[in-house]
Amino acid sequence: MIDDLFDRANRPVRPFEFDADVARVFPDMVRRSVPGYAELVGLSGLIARRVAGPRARCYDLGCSLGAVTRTILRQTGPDVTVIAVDNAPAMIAGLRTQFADSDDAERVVTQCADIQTVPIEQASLVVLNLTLQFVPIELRLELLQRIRAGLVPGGALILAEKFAAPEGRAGAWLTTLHEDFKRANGYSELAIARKRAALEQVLIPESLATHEQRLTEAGFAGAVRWFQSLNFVAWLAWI
Ligand SMILES: C[S@@+](CC[C@H](N)C(=O)[O-])C[C@H]1O[C@@H](n2cnc3c(N)ncnc32)[C@H](O)[C@@H]1O
Ligand SMILES: O=C(O)C(=O)C[C@]1(C(=O)O)C=C[C@@H](O)C=C1
Repeated sequence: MIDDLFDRANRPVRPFEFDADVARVFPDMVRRSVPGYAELVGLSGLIARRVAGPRARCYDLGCSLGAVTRTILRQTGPDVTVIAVDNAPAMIAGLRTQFADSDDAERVVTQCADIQTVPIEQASLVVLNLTLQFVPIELRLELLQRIRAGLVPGGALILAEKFAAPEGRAGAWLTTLHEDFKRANGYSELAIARKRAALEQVLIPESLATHEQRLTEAGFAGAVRWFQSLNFVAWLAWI
């Protein structure tokens, strides 16, 4: 389904929500909005392959329709399970439909729940792919601390985020090029502007330095930035 949600000029812009309308168009929306999304997801699968040994438990927090869940399943052994969590009922319903009749149905545990309270236990891998940015800033450290505490020795976190454009020309370049990416993918000026307004108080990006300091503060022993495309970035953090 084509994402044309922000093309309707007659509708007032309301804060962005992961509702049924968004769930319906989400694969198209995320592909046309996040530069390098397919690469980001695919490489996450290769990281899973490295860190998820026999009987490993992986968490996909803010799983949406399960793109990361699917890549983890594809890259790991048959006894590896994924706990896929999202608090948007339409997203979890879509994910359940997709996996219901698949060979992997028994490897996926779905939870329609808030990632801020869901227990994280014995995890080899936790993935926050474009999700922490929607958690209130003051709650982000606590979530990362809980994730860190829930990892087994050798376990890892994948954190992928839209990051705040730096001051000055560097930031202006990233913002402009991200909008050009959307234009090149067929979004109108109106749709770009309306989505920017809808996301304003909802997706709160932070600087690279803030994210890296928080990973240290949360108790991760180290982190490496392994992906960047324009203003989107991913780290692998270990304990
Ligand atoms: C941009 S999408 C994530 C995309 C997805 N990880 C992927 O790779 O395709 C963000 C998701 O996080 C979910 N989310 C945001 N805050 C959440 C929370 N506090 N608890 C659970 N899910 C949350 C949203 O419902 C949405 O589905
Ligand atoms: O920054 C934007 O304009 C985006 O569209 C980014 C973003 C994201 O990073 O989650 C926002 C909402 C949609 O879920 C898809 C992509």
